[in-house]
Amino acid sequence: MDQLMVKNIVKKYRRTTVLNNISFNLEPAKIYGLLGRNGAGKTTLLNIISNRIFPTSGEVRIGGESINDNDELLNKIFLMSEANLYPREMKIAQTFDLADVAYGSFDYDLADRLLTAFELSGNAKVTNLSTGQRTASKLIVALAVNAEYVLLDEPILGLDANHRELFYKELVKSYQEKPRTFVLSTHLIEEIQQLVEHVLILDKHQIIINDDLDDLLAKAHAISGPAKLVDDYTAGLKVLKSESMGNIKTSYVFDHLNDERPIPDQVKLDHYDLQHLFIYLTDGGAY
Ligand SMILES: Nc1ncnc2c1ncn2[C@@H]1O[C@H](COP(=O)(O)OP(=O)(O)OP(=O)(O)O)[C@@H](O)[C@H]1O
Repeated sequence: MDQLMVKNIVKKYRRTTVLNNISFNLEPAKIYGLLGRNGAGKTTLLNIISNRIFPTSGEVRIGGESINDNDELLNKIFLMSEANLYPREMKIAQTFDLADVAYGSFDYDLADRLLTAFELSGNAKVTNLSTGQRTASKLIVALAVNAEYVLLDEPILGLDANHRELFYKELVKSYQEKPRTFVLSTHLIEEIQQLVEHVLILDKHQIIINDDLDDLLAKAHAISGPAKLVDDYTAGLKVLKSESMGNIKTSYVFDHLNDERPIPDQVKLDHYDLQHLFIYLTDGGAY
């Protein structure tokens, strides 16, 4: 499997720049989280990677070759999105056949098992499904399709908690059985923290974070205690946000701690999670 390279992508709508010179790579067999606030450009980016829309400039490559007009390469990329691309009368089972025709080797056994697990019938028409059921039917295609890069735009839209758990479990199982690259773009950050290995954050038209989750979390420290001691301890470190209650201050650091600096007894050290890191990084441009 080859690496997918997003190179210098710019997307403008008239005079508005939505993506401003975006570059990153997607490695084979990795699960990515693509995060960004409403309107950050996630859907636009995923549409460009899957060739549904064209960038103003820049290109997407696999193994060094542009995907533009290259059916062989485009067949390695599947996008599950909110957009309903199927004709009105289409049944769920027929969407499986479409994926089989387009990508080959559709995993019908897995799809059948997932239909039962999500309590759906292959004979149901896609247009008659509820929001959550429609998402589930699309997820089944996304997990059973034969593609090396599976892009999931809002994959849990409308799914109830039970079906979200089911999806997470099945995603991991499917990934373990057949490692390939998944990109999950979602606002449910707490829930996908357990799944993703690598995080991309889009903010202000650019990628501001492109790191392994473990490396990010290793830098996310909440330091609290008497204000003066906290300030002394965090001096020189990157502090994304601080909160004070009376004389007690908490500073949210995004940095490696200086091991040589002793931690005063009254100062408490904690970690904070990906959702909070995302909020602090994208709230007012502290980064
Ligand atoms: N066809 C279009 N014409 C003009 N502007 C557009 C078009 N499509 C998207 N935009 C704008 O581009 C920006 C990014 O939209 P996009 O849908 O990619 O964001 P997103 O990160 O997926 O947002 P959300 O999390 O709310 O779904 C928005 O400001 C949107 O209004």
